[in-house]
Amino acid sequence: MSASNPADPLIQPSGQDAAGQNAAGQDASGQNPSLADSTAASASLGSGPAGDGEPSATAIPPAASDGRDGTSHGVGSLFATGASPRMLRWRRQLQRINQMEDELRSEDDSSLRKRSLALRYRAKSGEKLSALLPEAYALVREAGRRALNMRHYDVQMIGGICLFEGCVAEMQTGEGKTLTATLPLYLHSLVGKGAHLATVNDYLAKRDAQWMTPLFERLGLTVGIIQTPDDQPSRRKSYAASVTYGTAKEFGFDFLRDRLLLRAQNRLQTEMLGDGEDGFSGSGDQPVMRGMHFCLVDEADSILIDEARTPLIIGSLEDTVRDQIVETYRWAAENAKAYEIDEHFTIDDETKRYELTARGRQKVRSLKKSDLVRTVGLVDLYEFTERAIKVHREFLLDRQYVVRPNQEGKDEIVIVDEFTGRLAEGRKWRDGIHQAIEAKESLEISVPTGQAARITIQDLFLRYPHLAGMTGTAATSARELRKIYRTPVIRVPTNRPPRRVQLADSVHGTMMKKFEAIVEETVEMNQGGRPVLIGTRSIDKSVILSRMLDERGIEHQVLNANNVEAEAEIVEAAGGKGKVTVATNMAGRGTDVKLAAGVEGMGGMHVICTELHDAARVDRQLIGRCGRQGDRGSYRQYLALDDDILKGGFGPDRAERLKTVGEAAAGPLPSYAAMFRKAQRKVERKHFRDRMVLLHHERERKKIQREIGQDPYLDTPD
Ligand SMILES: Nc1ncnc2c1ncn2[C@@H]1O[C@H](COP(=O)(O)OP(=O)(O)OP(=O)(O)O)[C@@H](O)[C@H]1O
Repeated sequence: MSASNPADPLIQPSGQDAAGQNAAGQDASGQNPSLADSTAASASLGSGPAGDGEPSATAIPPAASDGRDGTSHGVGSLFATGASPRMLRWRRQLQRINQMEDELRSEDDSSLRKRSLALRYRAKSGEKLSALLPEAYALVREAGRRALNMRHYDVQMIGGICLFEGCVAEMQTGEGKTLTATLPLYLHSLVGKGAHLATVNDYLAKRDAQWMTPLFERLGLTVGIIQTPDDQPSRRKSYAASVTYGTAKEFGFDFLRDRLLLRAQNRLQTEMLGDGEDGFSGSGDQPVMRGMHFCLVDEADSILIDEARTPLIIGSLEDTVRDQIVETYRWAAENAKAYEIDEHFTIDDETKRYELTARGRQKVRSLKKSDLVRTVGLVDLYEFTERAIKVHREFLLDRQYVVRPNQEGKDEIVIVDEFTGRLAEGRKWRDGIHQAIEAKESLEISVPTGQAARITIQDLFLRYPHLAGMTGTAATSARELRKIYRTPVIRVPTNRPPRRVQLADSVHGTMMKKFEAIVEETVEMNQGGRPVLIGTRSIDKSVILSRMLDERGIEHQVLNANNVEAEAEIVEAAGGKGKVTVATNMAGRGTDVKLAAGVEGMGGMHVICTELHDAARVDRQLIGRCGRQGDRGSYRQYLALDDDILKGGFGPDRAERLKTVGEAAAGPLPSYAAMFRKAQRKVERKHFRDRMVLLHHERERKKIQREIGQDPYLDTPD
């Protein structure tokens, strides 16, 4: 039954990593793999489109301990011979960090803080951060030991160094990415421009921040946490902290809101320098961010790749803004008649542009305004007025337009086509002309609800001058990460040899047969007391499985990724004796499953993967819930000939044929196993192409907008 698969990097046999390297850092041919030579690693991961010849992830071979960890799997002999220049540099840095350890241990808390202050001073006066790295990292390690009772392992130090150098560190699930993150966050924060850690949800942001705060505080740093419901002042405070934890989405929205605010304020400033007047009222708001300096992205594959396609959009018009615009149109229309040509405005013969004269502007300022109109910037009021005058003079009822009731009986403007004289139903004038006419005719004003600002996750992170990422499963996306974000992926070895065992795939004809086999295996494991975690692709499937488990009298919990916080707690407890947990693949990601006493001896937790996900890395997230930190554990992939992945990979026709084969099949179908992974790779490649097309279009759009002087984030068409 048990067949460990050496092609899977998650189940590196002891003393050997996924690249097939042994503990001495030598590959099977007896040569020493250097960091730059990673083809073996990528091949073993089966990542990247086949045949592109590009290395995927760079693997650091595991090696002996640094002596303090009490493990035999540190990085001591990692760099033994023939290492690349980068590795040699890292070795020197690690040695210098380690050399400082005894000295720092002997110092009291206040001298640690003094050292930290001195580092900050040096960083601010322009000293290179790379020169400060050894002392900074040694300090963080010592602070971690004192404040959290966790001393960064050597592999975590290496992870921290590669993060500082702008890489994506691939650290297996459970290897302590949260603690590793403190290293580059601390170092980058020293220059005083902030250091951000982006996670996938509010819960993780808060949990990780609170967990690491005592460490940062020992070194005199402050920690800010951004949560979705936070108001502007508390966000500003969080960004003012030395280190800020939040979700990628919140960082994106804050960037957009700040940008909108800054644009509005630029206008206001111009006006103040000109002829500031009563009627002018700035909101006095300040941006919440202090700029974007360094961002460390947790679960980098998920945020930088899966979510990269999602644009973050701020709807332009909140209710008050809408009301304000509507009132300003009306105010301008009511007053349009009062302006005299030449005295208050001029018309450019060529461009037909209306422009207010100094007296015209004076008039705008002196006119009576409601409170709402008073809060509109002066430049905007001038524009509204110029447009209203133009409409008043040039757009005539029953000539350029008619007013007719629409289907709902409400009067609306219908344009008369100037060439044919016919009504051009559904067409609208642009640039506010249509609304100005509606105001003139006292109709309902159709203020567009369009987006005020948008940014994609991709754009957001590309704006950070220093970007790094951490993940348990980046290798399959290494090529994409490097291509888009210029972040090389470095695989960091585990602190202890992984002992997760992959059991042979189990292939069935239909979903129901598959589920029956899953329930059977769960019952078997459950009788032995081993905890079982079952991951499904969708909520409805977890419901079916849950019902089947009920029928067999198996007590279990079902999680559907509805309440992240509650679920994290349940997943954390999923390592209890005899526990059975059914979850969608995404539930509980990033949650540490602690094994109850005695479970390790039974073989640890068993994970059942009920179906392949569109992206292999999501499957690996689930698998990574077991066998953490060198614990024992096992997992098995279940497959059926009516699985969705076959349709996605091979198209509906072939999927249908396979389904028919499956329905006719009597028993398990092991010979079909490889086909499923092939289908998954096809789906992954399709998504990859889609993302590249999106990236291309976004780039083109931004280029064009910049050429015509627009802000690509704010002046985006709906
Ligand atoms: N240096 C250390 N010393 C002691 N314990 C550690 C150390 N590093 C990590 N741990 C422990 O390892 C466990 C896993 O840590 P963490 O949750 O940060 O892992 P992770 O890599 O983020 O996992 P995932 O990929 O699942 O999110 C935690 O319980 C943590 O306390």
